[in-house]
Amino acid sequence: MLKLSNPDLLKQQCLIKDGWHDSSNAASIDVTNPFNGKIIGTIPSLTEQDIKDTVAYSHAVQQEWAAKTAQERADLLQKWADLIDANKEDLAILMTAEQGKPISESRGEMGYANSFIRWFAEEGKRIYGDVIPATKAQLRHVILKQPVGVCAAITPWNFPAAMITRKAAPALAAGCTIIIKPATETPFSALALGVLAEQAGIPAGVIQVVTGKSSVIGDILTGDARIQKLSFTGSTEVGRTLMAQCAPTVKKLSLELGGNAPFIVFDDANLEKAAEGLIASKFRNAGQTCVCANRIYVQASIKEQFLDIFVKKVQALKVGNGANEGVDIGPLINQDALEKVQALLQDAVDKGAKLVTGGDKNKASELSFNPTVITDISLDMDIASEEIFGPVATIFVFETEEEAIRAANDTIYGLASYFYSRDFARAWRVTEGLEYGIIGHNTGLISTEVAPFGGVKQSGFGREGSKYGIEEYVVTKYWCSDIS
Ligand SMILES: NC(=O)C1=CN([C@@H]2O[C@H](COP(=O)(O)OP(=O)(O)OC[C@H]3O[C@@H](n4cnc5c(N)ncnc54)[C@H](O)[C@@H]3O)[C@@H](O)[C@H]2O)C=CC1
Ligand SMILES: O=C(O)[C@H](O)CS(=O)(=O)O
Repeated sequence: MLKLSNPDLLKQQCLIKDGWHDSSNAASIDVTNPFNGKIIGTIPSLTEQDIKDTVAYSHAVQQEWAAKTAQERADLLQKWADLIDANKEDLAILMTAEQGKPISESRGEMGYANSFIRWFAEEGKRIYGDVIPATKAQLRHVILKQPVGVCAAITPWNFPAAMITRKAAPALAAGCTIIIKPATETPFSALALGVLAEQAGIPAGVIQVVTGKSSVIGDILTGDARIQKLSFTGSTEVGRTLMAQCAPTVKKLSLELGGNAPFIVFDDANLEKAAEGLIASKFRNAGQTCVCANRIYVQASIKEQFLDIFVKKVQALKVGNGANEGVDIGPLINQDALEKVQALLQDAVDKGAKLVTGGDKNKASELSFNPTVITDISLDMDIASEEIFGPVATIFVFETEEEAIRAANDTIYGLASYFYSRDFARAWRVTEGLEYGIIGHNTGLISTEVAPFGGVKQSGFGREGSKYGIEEYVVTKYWCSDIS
């Protein structure tokens, strides 16, 4: 059993309708710790009717929530954030238990997750409209921003808290209600956030957290006309499915999908900094993030020098139980994830790639994998074009700046990209040339609540965080009035 200071945070029911409930048919799903395979607890497998009831409840309370002032909503959001801060260590322990990431990363994610709540508590007070100069003496043109209404969010397992608050915070701040479906692998972080939202005084029905069969829940949340908005973070494959399912009811959509980030090291880079940045980007969450460096391009003239620095840092990383202080890399989320990484590596080696370090499981646990570096990558290898979602650094070599930009853009994805160079004319050329929503220049860590997070091409659309993020949860109304 998990040792929590506040055991009430491990909730094995769903936050639906007026409070906490099991599935109406008592069906449940086990949730396991990916490091040791032990069952942490169970969650309800809600029935179709249970889910339909949550939609009705969300719809019934939304207008009352929207009628509160922005300050009243902000005060409740700030109380929620205060409670999250007060329970941060328990929430980190819970996250590491269900997701596997190192406890240091879980603590970091709780701070990151909470930053969205505090940010949007304030942004909700700045949802301004316009008064447009009259086109005729008797006409007045006024622009109002109003909440979009009832929202749904479907989130992935790799950031079990931040992906929840990055959607719930702007939704609530704008006056919307939200139904959240967390990943079945990592539901407890979302449910614990629900416990604290309830304690903060956020009224029943404003936030609901549902668990169960993904496709069953998805069918209802995408098909019900009372839901005006869906925000999804996850794979491009599932994003396409949900987008199609939302078409009949023409929902407003935000899609934060898969990535295939290039990481370019030019010959004028600070190689020590570039290696540090690559470690941070590539091995965060055991490489299971959509913004991880996925293809590493090193300019030919500095390849050997850079690899010497980088490989030494990779070999110093500690693989183990994320619950232990000092561990850098926890387990992969499940057996499928492990087998995908192994298959990509085997295909690459079979086609001529050179394994420099790692490439095998770590004895720490069944799902632990050693940080890996492979070189001599060719475009016929699956690893050259697929999102790895594991602790594997694939090294490509390039000669010219034009070649690097062309190669970096040769993908259906367009979420995050990175390059290291101290030449600022080059920085302008590369930044303008890369087809991505996010550019990291001389840094491997780009995520913050103050900047817009999102992609282009088949990494999706919409922006989360920043002053832009609130726009995903409002509609713009034009009032034309003849005052004669
Ligand atoms: N662009 C971004 O910000 C992010 C993208 N991702 C991408 O997500 C993938 C890894 O996360 P996963 O959780 O494995 O992705 P996934 O796409 O399989 O699942 C994401 C969520 O969708 C749900 N889901 C799956 N099929 C569904 C269906 N038919 N109807 C309704 N819901 C469904 C899952 O239960 C989960 O809650 C990677 O491709 C990664 O790049 C993950 C996090 C952030
Ligand atoms: O799920 C992810 O990969 C996150 O969106 C990346 S980040 O925002 O935590 O950097």
